[in-house]
Amino acid sequence: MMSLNGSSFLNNALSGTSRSLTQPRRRSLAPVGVVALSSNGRQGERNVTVLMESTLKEMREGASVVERDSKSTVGGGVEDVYGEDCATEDYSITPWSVSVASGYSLLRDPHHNKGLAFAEKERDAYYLRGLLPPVVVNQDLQIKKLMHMIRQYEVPLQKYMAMMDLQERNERLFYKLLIDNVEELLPIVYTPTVGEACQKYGSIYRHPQGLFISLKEKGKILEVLRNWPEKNIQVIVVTDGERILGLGDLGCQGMGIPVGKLSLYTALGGIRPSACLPITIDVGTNNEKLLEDEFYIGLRQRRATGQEYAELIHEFMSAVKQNYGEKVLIQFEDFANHNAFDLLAKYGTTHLVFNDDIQGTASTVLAGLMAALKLVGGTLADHRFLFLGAGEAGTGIAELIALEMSKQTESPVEETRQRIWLVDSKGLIVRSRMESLQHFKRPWAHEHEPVRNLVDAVKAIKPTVLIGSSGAGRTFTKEVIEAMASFNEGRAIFASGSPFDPAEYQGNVYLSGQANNAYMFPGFGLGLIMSGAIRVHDDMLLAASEALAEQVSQENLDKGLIFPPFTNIRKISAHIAARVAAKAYELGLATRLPQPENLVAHAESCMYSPSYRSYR
Ligand SMILES: O=C([O-])CC(=O)C(=O)O
Ligand SMILES: [Mg+2]
Repeated sequence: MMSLNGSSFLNNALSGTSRSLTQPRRRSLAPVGVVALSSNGRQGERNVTVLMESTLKEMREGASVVERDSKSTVGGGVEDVYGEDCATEDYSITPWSVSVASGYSLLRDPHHNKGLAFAEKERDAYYLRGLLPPVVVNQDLQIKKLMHMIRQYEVPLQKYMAMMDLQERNERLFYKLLIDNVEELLPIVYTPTVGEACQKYGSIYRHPQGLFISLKEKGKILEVLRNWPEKNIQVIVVTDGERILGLGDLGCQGMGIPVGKLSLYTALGGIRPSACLPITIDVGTNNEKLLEDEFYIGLRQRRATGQEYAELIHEFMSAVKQNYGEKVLIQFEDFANHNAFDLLAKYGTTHLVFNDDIQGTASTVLAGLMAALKLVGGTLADHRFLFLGAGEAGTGIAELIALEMSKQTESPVEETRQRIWLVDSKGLIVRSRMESLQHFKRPWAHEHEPVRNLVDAVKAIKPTVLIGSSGAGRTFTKEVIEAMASFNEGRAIFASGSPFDPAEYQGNVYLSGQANNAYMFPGFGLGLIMSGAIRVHDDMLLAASEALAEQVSQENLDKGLIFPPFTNIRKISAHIAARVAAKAYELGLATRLPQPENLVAHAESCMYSPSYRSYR
């Protein structure tokens, strides 16, 4: 952060004015050594390079510039070091904007802003005097005030918008608020409110968040990635918006999901916010309502498919690897079934990819089952499983259960799959339906006569574990539960995917754990990143499940909870990360060597802390 032009430049910059600097007329005064310090201090090398190149180009053209200048009648001002006064309309300039994080721009830089928490000394040093009211408060008081404000909003979407505004205004305060109040705020920045936010994204849209890569950017995706201000990206969450939660095709408005997932990567997994990049790939939408919505923010066309789709995704995947290298984690999120499995298979061998809806959900649910076994005894292989829903979550969970059973019993996975049955919208998945089944359902087509619906499937299969993984609600009807209760002894152990209110029955209050992949992906990702893993392996998912199950305390189990409370999530994430990293080292997939001795402590030490930093 230096200028060859010395103090006047630096003073101007420090005074907080963001100046547009024109190319100086006299070559000797060209500030070729100026490193652009953007208001957030993060502008990075590329912009510097651009400035230098354009400067040099103009210097090379210096002679003609001087010649043109000599004809010009406009004179430069006194000490017109930057050529601001001498620029004429026919003389093109470089629109330099040079500022440092100070003054007004510091208050508008979410990465460095502390609001009323700027100390007296900082207010002097950073030209903030007068820009803030006199009071100085600490971060805890700011949190208290914000929680008070957020609690006053009755509509969850209003709380969501208040949170998003905070993220745009003061990033550290946003994360501290979220971490300190995780149980209360998770349903706001994440499931379920984030779903409503995506549905209404066009109407509530205020600031762009993340990168939008649409068909218009075909052939230019590398350039688009380079427009992102951060260079050291560690995790990308990408969606094409086709299957947002259980809400269906929300097109470009799916952006709320990568943004929400990544804020959890930071809050729950401790990944630095600047290392996180949310991306939405917009290939159109088949959602008629959105196509007609005047506030829709995406491409107004039906979804591109086939080769056109595959080419755009491939360009994206190649550009990511080219720009960020081998160790950037790409999390696929909320792609439709017909693409999700194929993308995971295709890029699993060349990139560090993870599908949250298939693998993250699977690993979470398996952890819940492992914890439940502590309550009911026995092993996975003692159970018979029935799923309602045979999409990403259903088949993903089923496969991971089969894999774990196969390891435990040392029998082939083809055999352990036989203990698992799936029901989709057409009924039980059976051999006679094989021809018409999508490929990811085929391993589950066992020999059985056709069964049309869930209740009849329950009666026919007599499962000991019932798993709902379909987008449709209210499907575990009284009849289904009664059928389950007719052949299963004892009480039910229950966990829900979205937050579920406590239930009261005969004077007892029953709490429900949340079998949501939010337990898994932040710690899983941290484990991959801290070990420098270059590929995801199924054994890492199994290791992560064990780690999560171990975090369920006896006290939790006594309450019937098979997931630990989110309050301890950072500790839980550290344990998951450690186990995933250990597996990466064991499998020879880790590149960060040597392996740290205590991986849990190492994971904790890697975590981003949202407390304010002091500015010297
Ligand atoms: O976001 C969630 O709550 C879980 C998830 O990945 C999905 O439903 O697609
Ligand atoms: Mg998802």
